[in-house]
Amino acid sequence: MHLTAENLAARRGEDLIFVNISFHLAAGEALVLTGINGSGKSTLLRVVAGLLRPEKGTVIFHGEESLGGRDPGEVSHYLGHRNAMKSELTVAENLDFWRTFLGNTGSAPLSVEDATDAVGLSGITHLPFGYLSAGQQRRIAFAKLLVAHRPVWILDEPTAALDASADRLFADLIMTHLEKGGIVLAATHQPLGLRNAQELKMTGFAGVDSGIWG
Ligand SMILES: Nc1ncnc2c1ncn2[C@@H]1O[C@H](COP(=O)(O)OP(=O)(O)OP(=O)(O)O)[C@@H](O)[C@H]1O
Repeated sequence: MHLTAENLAARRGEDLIFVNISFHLAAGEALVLTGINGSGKSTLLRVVAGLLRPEKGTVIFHGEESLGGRDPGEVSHYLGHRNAMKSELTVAENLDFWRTFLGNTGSAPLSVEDATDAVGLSGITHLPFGYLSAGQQRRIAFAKLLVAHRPVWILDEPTAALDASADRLFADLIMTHLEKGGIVLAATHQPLGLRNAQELKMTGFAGVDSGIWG
């Protein structure tokens, strides 16, 4: 299993945000994107997740079973800045929705109860998501990754709004995913404590006229 990006470039509005981004991740490997605000980390993650079309280049996932490449969006969990949960639905209803919507592409996922337990919040699944604190909401958003199996986790600032214990908990869940042969791409301003992660420092792009389209 591997995920390969070649010569990616992306534009937001009129502006090129980055060019010539390439990386290769095999099973069990992580790539951490760092860089100042606005340097293009979220943009790159959205391109890999299939939410934005790249201006140039390709990103392809090869699984163990299939000979051809697949669109990474089909095999990825994407945790963006927003939590993608409905405030008025309960925690259990939100996670049930995602479990059904995402389906399953392999290993057995956790039940809603076990997933909320894994993020330290098993007692509150009956509450509307909107009642939870910011950190609790982020923990439940992370539990979404556990109720349906996806080999690739794409995480944009996963630890924003979290306390130190949740930081460690998320790092442990990410490490477990990697140990089981998963792949992780994460943008972060805080060290996630991942061992052996590759780092890609995004710098933004300041040379639109440098002939990259040749
Ligand atoms: N929809 C959009 N239209 C036009 N420009 C955009 C759009 N979304 C983002 N941008 C611009 O793209 C650039 C990269 O933004 P991006 O969100 O990828 O950065 P980032 O590195 O993730 O930043 P942060 O650390 O603040 O999350 C920024 O200059 C931003 O203003």
